[in-house]
Amino acid sequence: MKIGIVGSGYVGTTVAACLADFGHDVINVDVDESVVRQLNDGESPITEPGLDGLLDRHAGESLWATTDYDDLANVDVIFLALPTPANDDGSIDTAVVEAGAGSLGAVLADVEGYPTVVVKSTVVPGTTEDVVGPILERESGLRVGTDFGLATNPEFLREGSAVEDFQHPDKLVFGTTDDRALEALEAVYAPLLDDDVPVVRTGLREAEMIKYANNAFLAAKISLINELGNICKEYDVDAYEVADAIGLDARIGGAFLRSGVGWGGSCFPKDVAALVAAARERGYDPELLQAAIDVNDRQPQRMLDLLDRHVDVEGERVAVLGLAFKPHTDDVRNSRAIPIIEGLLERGADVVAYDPNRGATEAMRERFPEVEYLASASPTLSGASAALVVTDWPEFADLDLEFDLLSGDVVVDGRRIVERREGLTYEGLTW
Ligand SMILES: NC(=O)c1ccc[n+]([C@@H]2O[C@H](COP(=O)([O-])OP(=O)(O)OC[C@H]3O[C@@H](n4cnc5c(N)ncnc54)[C@H](O)[C@@H]3O)[C@@H](O)[C@H]2O)c1
Ligand SMILES: O=c1ccn([C@@H]2O[C@H](COP(=O)(O)OP(=O)(O)O[C@H]3O[C@H](CO)[C@@H](O)[C@H](O)[C@H]3O)[C@@H](O)[C@H]2O)c(=O)[nH]1
Repeated sequence: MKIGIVGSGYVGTTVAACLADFGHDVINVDVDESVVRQLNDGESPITEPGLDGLLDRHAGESLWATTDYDDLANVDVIFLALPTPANDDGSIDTAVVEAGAGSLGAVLADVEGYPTVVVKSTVVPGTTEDVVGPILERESGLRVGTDFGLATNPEFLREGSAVEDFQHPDKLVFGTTDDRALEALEAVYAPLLDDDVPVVRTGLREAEMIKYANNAFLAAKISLINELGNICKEYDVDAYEVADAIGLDARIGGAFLRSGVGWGGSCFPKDVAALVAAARERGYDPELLQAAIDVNDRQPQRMLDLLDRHVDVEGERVAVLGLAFKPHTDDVRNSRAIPIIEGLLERGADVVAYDPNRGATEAMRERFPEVEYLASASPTLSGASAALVVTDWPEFADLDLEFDLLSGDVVVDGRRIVERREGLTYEGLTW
């Protein structure tokens, strides 16, 4: 099949490379010329394990990129993988999706056959039908269901394991209103359907809601284990032993029970806030989801409080290990390192930081130029009165004697990754 992908960020690039690997011809449209140039040179614009290999194999062959929407004229299916950031009140800002739909609509009439437009972005129920569809119709002069198909196919990949997640998903969700659009999605994902991946065939609004429900459930699950963990800490109980035990109950499940400094990233914070805003807009107050956000917002503060119990950091050098919102990514959007660094700077600390990913480091340097960024853990720890571990990069699990370089001995671990040992004043966030 010939597939167009509009937007080449974390989702668009991964989906493009993986669909090319399925054997499709893929063309990626992005407004950012440097992203397009990188893709055409076979380089990934983002850090994602496995992506370089796929781009190496397919870029310039079955995968190429352009800034020109007119190049979509020959495709069968077009995915919109555009950002849906949060407004100040938490609701989603659909401006970029609307702009992309407008540009796509202008070329849609030139596409032969019955093209299917698929919304891949995370959007609140009704957006595909009430916002994207009408823009496409207005700009193209065509009719949904008669001249072109409209679908929603939310994406569940996680950053840091995006390629693996896309290639081996727990499920596929196809939201459609007509059979031809559904058939188009089935053809796109044929290799996964052959592998018996469960497929949820549903309506547009249901598909949109499934995505929010999925993220809200996972985020709330982490907030619940964080709340339980905070109680555990008060009673000197190890929350990880408790989590392992409750995870054995099949109704609970062991995944996403790692308590600590909380959830960050480009999705959970934005999507839970969007669902809360969407509910309130209809007059429903989602108290539990708001509580999940509140618990999450408090975890970095708890981490700083634990530090305060041991050191007055004013004028002291303090080491932050981990800047990306999770390991194996360069993404710092809503990273827990942000409120941690803010808190340290407010206390007058001299902050030094290290992340194994250079992209994450550079993004943080832009945000916090007053922080000193070092190239490895040892010089970061050296001479610091305390260390705060914010991201669970595997290399932090190997740190041991490096902590002896601290001028003090305090380690506050927000991710349960450092080995507790003699000679360290070790504080786990929930253990
Ligand atoms: N990041 C994730 O892990 C993830 C996972 C599942 C779903 N989602 C959802 O997918 C959507 C995309 O997220 P993302 O993280 O990939 O975004 P992103 O910010 O990484 O990438 C968006 C890309 O779109 C490009 N763009 C902006 N305006 C454009 C336009 N008018 N035409 C063409 N390209 C344009 C940007 O240059 C950028 O490269 C969001 O709705 C997000 O919630 C994200
Ligand atoms: O037990 C856990 C698991 C995760 N986290 C944190 O939760 C955040 C999100 O992690 P993760 O879900 O692994 O990464 P994301 O890339 O944000 O993926 C989430 O958001 C994506 C965008 O919507 C969805 O597609 C994915 O299914 C969903 O897992 C990170 O800060 C993690 O440190 C914890 O604190 N404890």
